[in-house]
Amino acid sequence: MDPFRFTIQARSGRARVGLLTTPHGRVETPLFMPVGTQGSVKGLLPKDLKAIGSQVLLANTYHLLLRPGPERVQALGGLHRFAGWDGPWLTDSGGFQVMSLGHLRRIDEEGVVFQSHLDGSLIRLTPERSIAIQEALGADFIMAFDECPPYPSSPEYLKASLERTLRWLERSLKAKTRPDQALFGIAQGGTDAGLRALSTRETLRFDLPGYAIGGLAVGETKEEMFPMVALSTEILPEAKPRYLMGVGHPEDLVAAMGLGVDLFDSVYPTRTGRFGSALVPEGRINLKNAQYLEDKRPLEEGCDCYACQTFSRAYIAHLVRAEEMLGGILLSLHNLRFLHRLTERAREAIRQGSYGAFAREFAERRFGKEI
Ligand SMILES: CNc1nc2c(CC[C@H]3O[C@H](OC)[C@H](OC)[C@@H](OC)[C@@H]3OC)c3nc(N)[nH]c(=O)c3cc2[nH]1
Repeated sequence: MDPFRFTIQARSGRARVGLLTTPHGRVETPLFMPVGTQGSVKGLLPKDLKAIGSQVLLANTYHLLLRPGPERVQALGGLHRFAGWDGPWLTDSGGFQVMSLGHLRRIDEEGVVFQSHLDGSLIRLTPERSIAIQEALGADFIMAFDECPPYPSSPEYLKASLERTLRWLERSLKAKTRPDQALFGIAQGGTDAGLRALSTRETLRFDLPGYAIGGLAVGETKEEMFPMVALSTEILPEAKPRYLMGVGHPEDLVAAMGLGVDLFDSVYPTRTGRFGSALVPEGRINLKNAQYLEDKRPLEEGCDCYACQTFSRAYIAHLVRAEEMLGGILLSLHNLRFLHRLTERAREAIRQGSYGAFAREFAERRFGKEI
């Protein structure tokens, strides 16, 4: 039986609730995936991630390749055992990170050659090697090796790049050996509607358990990004999960869920937490701001997370100013819980057939008044 079944449980407009089975349990979509770049969601214990409703964690092929190395992770039982998370994992293919982190030396038909951002050593990544690394790491969801073109790119570059990404997808699929891992293809095409449609249609020629919308959230405006999301979900098959890579602002999740996106990842909630900010329905509050030093209220009234149930804004503002680790930990915990509650409420609204009302209420609180 297919280890990765996806069934639609409810619909409301283009939004849908899905049930995605994996070898490490069933997850409900739409869902937000916390990023654990080096095999850990910074500052948070796996048991606390479970408690706040995290379902799928992300790890980074590029980072884990450099340190500790996929062979070590494999020898230690793979990501689930190594990092103490027995729910599903997703790993990216490493292409994007090379563009954004490594010192890219060359990109050609074979793959990419880059300098490690750690010690400057030269490393080559090809579709075959990316899949081998992801198989050693043992994630449940693995990504095809692709190129996420820089923004902006010329139409000529976008077209050549998406065509190479399609050839790399074929090579990624051929290199895959584990039936207990789901390989997602990644559509590209930048913000050019014709090329986005072309890449998405060509990616669909490969019958895969899910498809990612790539090449977005790389600096383009929302006005450029969302038409590409809408175009993509019009073309992508209803029956397969859609993963919008790198998108994590609450309002962007609400808009994209309304357009039929099922899976999201972003460093935003944990990174902004480490920098001292809390996500709230009105937007974001920065606890470094002196106004919070006497504020007895929780980060967010009504939030059920440990940070909101136990501490005041004043205490967390103190921790942030004192550069106490606990400040970033509590804010990361709250921010992830905030996104998980958002997707929980979204799933409930979809089941009630009232996603439109949910999105309107969200927008009124988010944009209705100044904080
Ligand atoms: C932000 N906008 C954003 N992120 C895109 C990521 C990377 C997601 C990646 O983004 C961080 O890596 C840098 C995360 O680590 C910090 C990774 O989590 C492990 C996450 O992997 C799924 C893309 N990855 C691929 N392979 N292809 C893409 O087209 C693409 C587009 C993105 N846009």
